[in-house]
Formats: sequence, C-alpha cells, structure tokens
Amino acid sequence: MQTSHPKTDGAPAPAEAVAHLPPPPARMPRPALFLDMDGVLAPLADTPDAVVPDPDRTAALRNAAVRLGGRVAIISGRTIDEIDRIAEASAASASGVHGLERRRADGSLQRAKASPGVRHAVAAFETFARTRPGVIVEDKAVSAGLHYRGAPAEEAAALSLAEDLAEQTGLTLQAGNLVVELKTPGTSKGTALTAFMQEPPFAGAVPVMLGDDLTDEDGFRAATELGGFGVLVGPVRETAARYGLPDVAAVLAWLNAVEERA
Ligand SMILES: O=P(O)(O)OC[C@H]1O[C@H](O[C@H]2O[C@H](CO)[C@@H](O)[C@H](O)[C@H]2O)[C@H](O)[C@@H](O)[C@@H]1O
Repeated sequence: MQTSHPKTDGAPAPAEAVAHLPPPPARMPRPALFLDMDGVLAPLADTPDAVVPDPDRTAALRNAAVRLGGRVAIISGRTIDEIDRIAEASAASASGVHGLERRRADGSLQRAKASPGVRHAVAAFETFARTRPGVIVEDKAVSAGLHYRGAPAEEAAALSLAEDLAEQTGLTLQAGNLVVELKTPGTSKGTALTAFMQEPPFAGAVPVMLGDDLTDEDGFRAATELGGFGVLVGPVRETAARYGLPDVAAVLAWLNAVEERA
C-alpha cells in the first residue's frame, strides 16, 4: 500500500503568527506555470460542488496564458471535467486526478486505465457514507474519494476503511484535506509536470509549480529538478518549495503580475 499524509485543515491562524516563505519573482525568463486548484486557485469550500467559477480567476488564467505563450497548466486532484467547470475551460493544458488524466496543449487527451479495484472502492465508500450524514463519495472513475469535511468525527473510521481497501485492491491511498482517496497507481502531480515539460509550449521553459497540499510536493520536486521552483501557498511547513504566497487572493494577484523577462 502506498500512502501520503494529510495536510492540515488550517482554520486561519492570526496573520502575525503565520510564517511564509519569500514571495516568488513576478518577472522571470520564460516561465511555465503549473497551478493546483483547491486551496491555490480556489478557496476551500464545504463540499467539492460548492467551488464555482469566478470571473476574476478565469480572466487571470486566460490573460496569463496569453502573456506567457500558452505556458499555463492546471494540475489538480480533481478530474479535468471538474477543472474545466471551475476554471470555465480557461486552461488548455490540464492534468486531473493527480496525473492520471492529462490534456495536452493541442487538446489531445491521455487517461490511465482505471484499476478494477476502483469500482469496489466506490461501492464500499457508498455503503460507508449511507449511514453517516455529511460523508460524501466522489467517483472520479480512476479514483474513489471519501470526503468527511461534513462529518470530521468519522475521520478515523474513514481512514481505517481506506487502508483496508488499499490492502485488498492494490490501489494507492492518498490522504488529502478532510478526504481520503483510493487511486489507480502510477502517477503524481510530478509525473504530470514532467510530461508537460517535454512538449510544446512548455519545453525549454522554467517550470513553476504552485500548490498547498502535500500532494503538490511531488510537483515542487519535479519543477526544481527541471531548473525551476515550487511556490507553497499557505503557512510555511517542511517543503520542497523555494517561495511562498499566503492565500488564494495573493496567488491571483501574482498571476496577474507575472511576465516574461528577456
Ligand atoms: O489538487 P487539488 O486541486 O488541490 O484538489 C484536491 C482535492 O480537491 C477537492 O477536495 C478538496 O476541496 C473541496 C472543496 O474545497 C473540499 O470540500 C474538500 O474537503 C477538499 O478535500 C476535490 O473534491 C478532490 O477530488 C481533490 O482531490
């Protein structure tokens, strides 16, 4: 069984008590931006469906892509359909479900074959949720998510169920922000970033990965290995990111300012 660790839910701490990494530069030679969705481009909400389009976010993404020659991609744990719903299809390049889905800049789509265990996990999660108000099942075809933001007391039982199912099915257990997922093995946000960087319009650019979650650390490491850097959104913690931004508003302000320097 493969596991990763949950990020903190992070009720906001008083501003003066929170340390952040230094902000990233806004002018860089040939930047390529890789952006996480929840907690980075969109504030966290009670349920996945409660995250809705925002014209300011959509405009910031569209304008940045124009300024940077299309070198902007969203890399999320959500499906590409969900990325398009929230970002109003403003990102031509997108990777969903932690690298298991990827849409290249030319529109071609790559999707991992779902492990058979995902159907079993979805069914087991639905049985679990049926008697626990506030628990939500997210069926992402190549991954099954069990959300307990609406019933945090169920965390231990949800994690225990997911661990048992991971042992039974060989799926990868991915703990997130008040969610636990069982996903088809084989990819990460780092593999998605690396794949984008081998193709136009990203090849030869300097990768910059913005993320908040522990799942984004794979992306930070991949960006660093390819000559770029990571940007941690939120309070500082042990991280492979070199820079930081405090919150979604700061991300959008930076996205509106970032430009290519000769
Ligand atoms: O990689 P990300 O773009 O950060 O996506 C991670 C997960 O985001 C969604 O769940 C999280 O956000 C919800 C809305 O704010 C929140 O209700 C939930 O508690 C969070 O875990 C999404 O539903 C998942 O599929 C993504 O993996």
